Amino acid sequence: MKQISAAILKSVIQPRPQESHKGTFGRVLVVAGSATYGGAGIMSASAALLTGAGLTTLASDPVNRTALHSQHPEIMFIDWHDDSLLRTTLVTSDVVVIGPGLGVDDFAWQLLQRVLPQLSEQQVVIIDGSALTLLAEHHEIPDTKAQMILTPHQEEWHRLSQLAIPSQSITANQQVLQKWPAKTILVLKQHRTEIYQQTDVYQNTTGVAAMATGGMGDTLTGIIAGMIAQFKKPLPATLAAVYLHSLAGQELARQQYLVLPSQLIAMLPHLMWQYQDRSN
Ligand SMILES: NC(=O)C1=CN([C@@H]2O[C@H](COP(=O)(O)OP(=O)(O)OC[C@H]3O[C@@H](n4cnc5c(N)ncnc54)[C@H](OP(=O)(O)O)[C@@H]3O)[C@@H](O)[C@H]2O)[C@@H](O)CC1
Ligand SMILES: Nc1ncnc2c1ncn2[C@@H]1O[C@H](COP(=O)(O)OP(=O)(O)O)[C@@H](O)[C@H]1O
Ligand SMILES: [Mg+2]
Repeated sequence: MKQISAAILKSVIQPRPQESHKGTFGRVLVVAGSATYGGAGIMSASAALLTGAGLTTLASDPVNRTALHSQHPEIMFIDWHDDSLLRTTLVTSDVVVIGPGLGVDDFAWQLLQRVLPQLSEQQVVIIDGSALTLLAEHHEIPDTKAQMILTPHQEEWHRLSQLAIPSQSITANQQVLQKWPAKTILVLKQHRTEIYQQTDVYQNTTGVAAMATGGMGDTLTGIIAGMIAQFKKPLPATLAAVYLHSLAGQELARQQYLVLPSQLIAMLPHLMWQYQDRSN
């Protein structure tokens, strides 16, 4: 198991080319946030925005529109009942997040089944939260051509893999992942999060208990999406995102007893500036 260090940030986070425009930095679509869990969609989309994605859209329950725009008017909003607008936005996105606060009702399952098959090989989809629980309930490996990144916490991985938490060893996790398409990345979240792809296994070295508060994983999905939208290569971008997320939490916890996801999100542009590659 390889340990992730701050070097991953320097190798992934490049200075922005001056000859550029918003399209240069990628399009992220977040499909998340039911009427009950609206905050999850807002946190994920806000994290993608502040990680630097060029264009970010949230597809969510319409009750969440005003709350989103009161925080971040930069983020576009789609009512997720609008099939045709959702389809148009899906095909033009580089990275799609689906699942934070999606809920597990019939509508959520149908939405998941509509979205995943529409994605192409050039796209990356980050599957989190309720979407993982739904896949586990329906015993399905998704029908999608997109590269998948799964971001379960240990109980979500239990549901999906049938491995009880004490049985989630490296070998057992790798065996389960073999049933998924070869490029699939597993981000198994915990105090020291583990990242798997085929025979590679990495372990995060940052993160503190002050981060153990609702919405912290929803936030991570947006950071991963923003990193991939800009820096492309999914595995290094995911490793950098996991490290950056926990580093931000750790930095804030130097002077705070607990860390809110919204505070962590606000800190991202500063940390990315600080840790970017300055060799050129
Ligand atoms: N503001 C919002 O909108 C928010 C919206 N959210 C959205 O809500 C949806 C449900 O997500 P969820 O994670 O809250 O609930 P669920 O899937 O039932 O799992 C919890 C169970 O797993 C267990 N558990 C074991 N190990 C664990 C571990 N390492 N980390 C975490 N849990 C662990 C845990 O054990 P226990 O607490 O009992 O010890 C408990 O039994 C999802 O879509 C999410 O995106 C949330 O993000 C909150 C903020
Ligand atoms: N004690 C801890 N130490 C380090 N990181 C933690 C700790 N508790 C939670 N985290 C991090 O917070 C996130 C929690 O994700 P998740 O349980 O999906 O949250 P939510 O669904 O509420 O957004 C993960 O990235 C996890 O690594
Ligand atoms: Mg979660």
